Amino acid sequence: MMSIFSKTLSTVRGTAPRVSFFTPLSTYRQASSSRPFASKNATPPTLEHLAIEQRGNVFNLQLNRPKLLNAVTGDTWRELKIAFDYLHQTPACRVIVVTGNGRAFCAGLDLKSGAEFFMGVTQDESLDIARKASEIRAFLKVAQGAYSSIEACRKPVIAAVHGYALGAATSLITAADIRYATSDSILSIKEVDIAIAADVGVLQRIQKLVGNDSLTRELVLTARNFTGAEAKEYGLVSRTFPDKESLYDAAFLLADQIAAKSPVAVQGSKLALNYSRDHSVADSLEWMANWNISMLQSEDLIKAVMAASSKGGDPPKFNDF
Ligand SMILES: CC/C=C\C=C\CC(=O)SCCNC(=O)CCNC(=O)[C@H](O)C(C)(C)COP(=O)(O)OP(=O)(O)OC[C@H]1O[C@@H](n2cnc3c(N)ncnc32)[C@H](O)[C@@H]1OP(=O)(O)O
Repeated sequence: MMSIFSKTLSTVRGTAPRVSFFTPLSTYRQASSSRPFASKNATPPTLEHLAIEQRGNVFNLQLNRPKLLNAVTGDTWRELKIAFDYLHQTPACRVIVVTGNGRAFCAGLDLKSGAEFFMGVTQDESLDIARKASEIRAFLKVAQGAYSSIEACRKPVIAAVHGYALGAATSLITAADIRYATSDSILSIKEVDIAIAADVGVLQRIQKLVGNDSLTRELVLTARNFTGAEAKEYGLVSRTFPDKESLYDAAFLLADQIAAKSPVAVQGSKLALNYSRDHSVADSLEWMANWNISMLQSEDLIKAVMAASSKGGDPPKFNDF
């Protein structure tokens, strides 16, 4: 029987239909919509490990394997990329809140399916070392790509952590824009405990998020648990809450506040922060000028300036973007 991981890999590595880089002209002529690339025409994805719920302009993406504390498999990662790519191009979606269904945010890698995958590859006598390595690399790139799609998504992503956020879950939240947690939640950069140098994003992102290198190294090298309260002191989460209910109230209130702002300004700001984090000030200013030569011509600017200059009027309402 094929494991979940093998299924993911076979999809990634060749059983998926080949897509030509150049679509024949006849396809455009036969397209049912005259605007086949309009993002509002995107079809919602069918998901098994995740659930997406729309609340106005805020979308709740739930990790949804509660019986296994939302432990992640290759399929979860594949679905995360599909979900974030879809939300990225859905105009009605202005902010995403990521939560975990049940009593934990996420218990990290699904150890059973992870072990099945690695044993399956490493013990496959038909594969030489190069081919085993290639298969493991393909798997890692799927996992990394899932979290990179959170960062690449132009809609702000808020992670709301309760219960556990271990290993692969800590990597997930470091790709989010804003992190809230319950004070008693248990986090861990757990990979060293299962003899892995973490490879799906936490080591690459965490030092861009928090300035305490000594504590980062302590947490990575010992893999010890730390609470939401300690995560706040560390700087990994910005606010903590006594329980899941108050956490969710605050996360969705924050999401609503951001969703009411100009989506042109909000999404441009996220992309600019990401770009500036990884480039020089000079390059980032150049990027910003190029971005805003079009975005400053948006109707949002006129609406916002008019609202700001008319005292006591209604707050501006912006169209989806
Ligand atoms: C290439 C690799 C890429 C990424 C690698 C990432 C590495 C990591 O993510 S490291 C972290 C891995 N996770 C763990 O080590 C956590 C394992 N789980 C636990 O230690 C405990 O479950 C707990 C989180 C401390 C919670 O304990 P408890 O409250 O007692 O609940 P349980 O009864 O143990 O769990 C309920 C249910 O969920 C199943 N489960 C929990 N975690 C996982 C998991 N990580 N993988 C698979 N299944 C998990 C657990 O087996 C129970 O299922 P039952 O069917 O009821 O037995």
